[in-house]
Amino acid sequence: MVIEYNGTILRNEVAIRKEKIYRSQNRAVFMFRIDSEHVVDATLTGGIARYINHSCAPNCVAEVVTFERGYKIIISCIRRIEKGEELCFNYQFDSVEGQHKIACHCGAPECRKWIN
Ligand SMILES: C[S@@+](CC[C@H](N)C(=O)[O-])C[C@H]1O[C@@H](n2cnc3c(N)ncnc32)[C@H](O)[C@@H]1O
Repeated sequence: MVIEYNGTILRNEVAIRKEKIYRSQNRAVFMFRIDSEHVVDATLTGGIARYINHSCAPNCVAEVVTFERGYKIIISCIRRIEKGEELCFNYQFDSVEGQHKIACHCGAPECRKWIN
C-alpha cells in the first residue's frame, strides 16, 4: 500500500449537490466514485492522494475495499517506483456519450489519448 485516498463518503444525490456548490465557489473538485451509489469527496476533507494523476501505463492501482461496514480506497503500487517518480493510476472513467472528453497527457507510449 502506498497511500489511502481519504475523504467523505457521499450518496450520489449529495455528491451532485456538493459538486454544484464547489463549482459555484470556483473550487477544484476532487471526487472518487466507489460504486454506482457512492462517491468519496476529497475536496475539503481529502489528503494528498487526491492529487494523483491518471496514467494509461500506471505504477499504482486504486482499489475499493470494504472496512468495518464502510469503504476505504487504497492506492497500491503495481511495480517498483523509483525515487522522484510520479505516482499515477488508471482512473477507469466511463466514456459517456455527449460528455466533455478529457484529453490525456500521461505521455505513455500506449496512451489512449482520453481519460474518459
Ligand atoms: C484528481 S485531479 C488530479 C490532480 C490534478 N492534476 C491537480 O493538479 O489538482 C484529476 C484531474 O487532473 C487532471 N488530470 C489527471 N491526470 C491527467 C492526465 N493524464 N492528463 C490530463 N489531465 C489529467 C484532469 O483535469 C483530472 O480531471
